Amino acid sequence: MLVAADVYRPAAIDQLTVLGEQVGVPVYSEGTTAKPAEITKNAVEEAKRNNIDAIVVDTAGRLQIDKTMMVELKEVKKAVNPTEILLVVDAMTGQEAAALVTTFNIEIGISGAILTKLDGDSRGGAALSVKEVSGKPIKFVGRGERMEDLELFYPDRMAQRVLGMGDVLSFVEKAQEVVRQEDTMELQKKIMSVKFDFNDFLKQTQNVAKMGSMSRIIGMIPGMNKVTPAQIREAEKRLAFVESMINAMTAEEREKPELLAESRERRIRVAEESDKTEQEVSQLVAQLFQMRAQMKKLMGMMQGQEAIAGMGDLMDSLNADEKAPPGTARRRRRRSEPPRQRELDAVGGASRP
Ligand SMILES: Nc1nc2c(ncn2[C@@H]2O[C@H](COP(=O)(O)OP(=O)(O)OP(=O)(O)O)[C@@H](O)[C@H]2O)c(=O)[nH]1
Repeated sequence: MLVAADVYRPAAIDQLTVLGEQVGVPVYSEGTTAKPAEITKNAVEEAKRNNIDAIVVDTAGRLQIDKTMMVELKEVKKAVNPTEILLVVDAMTGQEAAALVTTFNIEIGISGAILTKLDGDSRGGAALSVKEVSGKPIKFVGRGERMEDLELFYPDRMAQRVLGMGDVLSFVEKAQEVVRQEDTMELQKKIMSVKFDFNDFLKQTQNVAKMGSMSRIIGMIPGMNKVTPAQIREAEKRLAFVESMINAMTAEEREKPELLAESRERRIRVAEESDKTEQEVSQLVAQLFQMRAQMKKLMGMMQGQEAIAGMGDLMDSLNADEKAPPGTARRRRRRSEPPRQRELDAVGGASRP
């Protein structure tokens, strides 16, 4: 149960109520007139009545120099004797975060900290000094504004991130959370039999989207910590771009990409239905076969450079476009558009398992 004990900012209670609804957890509130220690004590009773065994009390933000507010915290602590007392500090304050944790620990006696806005702090160096300076551990970190952006804190992973190695383990964990084990097995089987189709491609793309903002994922990849918001928006747009084309395919076409590789009519239909150009659809189909080939290679199954059945027509179409004479509509269209192949390559890279 969540307990609204920030009585100074009415919006804080509304905010907590919305959050409770979002995560399916009841919220206890007595409005803004009662004292936080009283609210908290009553909340514990209410929780017991309802067989709820954990409560989280949200108190107001405060400055450590505000004596009255610090006394209020001591009263809350005395009233309910909490298992954990966590101070929420903003990573953007840099080394100040460590000083704050120290002061609150001396004044109140806390069990740890939650370091938020690590997504805004380029490297999160402050995280390393909190434990060193205050003796208190960071228990959770916030890397964004959504629920799934609040994570358990692992010091060794943070150290790697600070050293620029990327948080590979967190990346793998996130991937495991969203990709069901059965899906992974199924995918492995498909790769083994070189049957990776557009349904798998779409699932991969959607899994990447589910993992939260692209920035977080890119930040977890070694050597790719600095990504601008514009680049993130661009990457998300590319995902939607690919999805719209796959959505325009029939179930049969998704399962048998060869159908699209063999038939220009089908590619034109998909292009029209998804409001893309024929060239863009051809590139997507070519990319799927490239991914199949790469996967095959990865699995150590490459058996020579055999041609992929049905690719002839597709390659002709891609080549014809390259060779279209100057001044034709095709060439004009190509010149005015961004280089899609590079974009599609990037999406493919992000959605590979
Ligand atoms: N980017 C980013 N934004 C965050 C993070 N954590 C919180 N925020 C945002 O920061 C703003 C303030 O967060 P609140 O949870 O309202 O802050 P608070 O600690 O309750 O504030 P007080 O208790 O009133 O001091 C909100 O817009 C949050 O969405 C984070 O880790 N990253």
